[in-house]
Amino acid sequence: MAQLSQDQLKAEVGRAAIRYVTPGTIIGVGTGSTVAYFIEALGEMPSPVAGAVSSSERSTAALRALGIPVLDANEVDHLDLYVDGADEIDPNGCMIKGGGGALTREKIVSSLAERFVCIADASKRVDVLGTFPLPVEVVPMAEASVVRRFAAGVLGTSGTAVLRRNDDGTPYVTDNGQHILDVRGLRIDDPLAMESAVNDWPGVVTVGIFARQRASLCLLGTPDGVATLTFG
Ligand SMILES: O=C(CO)[C@H](O)[C@H](O)COP(=O)(O)O
Repeated sequence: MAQLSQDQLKAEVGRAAIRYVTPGTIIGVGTGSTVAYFIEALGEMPSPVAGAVSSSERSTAALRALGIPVLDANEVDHLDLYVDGADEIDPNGCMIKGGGGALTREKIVSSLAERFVCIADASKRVDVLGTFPLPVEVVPMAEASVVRRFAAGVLGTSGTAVLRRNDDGTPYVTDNGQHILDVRGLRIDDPLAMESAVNDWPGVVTVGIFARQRASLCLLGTPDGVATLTFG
């Protein structure tokens, strides 16, 4: 049998996540190319969801295009389920997220949810977080100081933080009007401690470590099919 491409693996897990969705409920929806397949599958449910709280303008547009009502996060005090992708996921369900730039809203929406179902292709599974450049959303006037703090080192590791730019060279601007630094070279042995430490720096809006809100389970797309990883 031919090897499935990374995109096909994303499609498999995006569709597989539908089994965790209860028709008639409001769910939290993440952002990214894997989530795009999940949204597509949501649109095909015979009994649809009542609505979704979205983590980005991009996902909002995709949901609305399928006729799925999108609610503001402020209208909801609890969600049973949040489904989102990841850039890396470790053996404890801690993740690096924000490759697609939606980390702040992803953290807000996932914080409302009882259960975080991560959907990812097998390339995202790592033993230690940090090979994927860590996204950090920052207020623009704090960029230089945050770059210096990463260079000086935090919790025994240091990194090179670079401002994310669009193809035309202009700074990438998030849905919240802020910038993103991508930090290379970190070895994140203690995701919880690193998340807290970086969150404390002035001007940091959100660090793309999801350790407080780690995944409850992960549907991992592998060449042998979809594996379900659960985390204690
Ligand atoms: O955190 C994210 C967006 O901010 C995405 O979930 C992450 O980047 C994975 O994306 P993809 O499914 O396209 O590989």
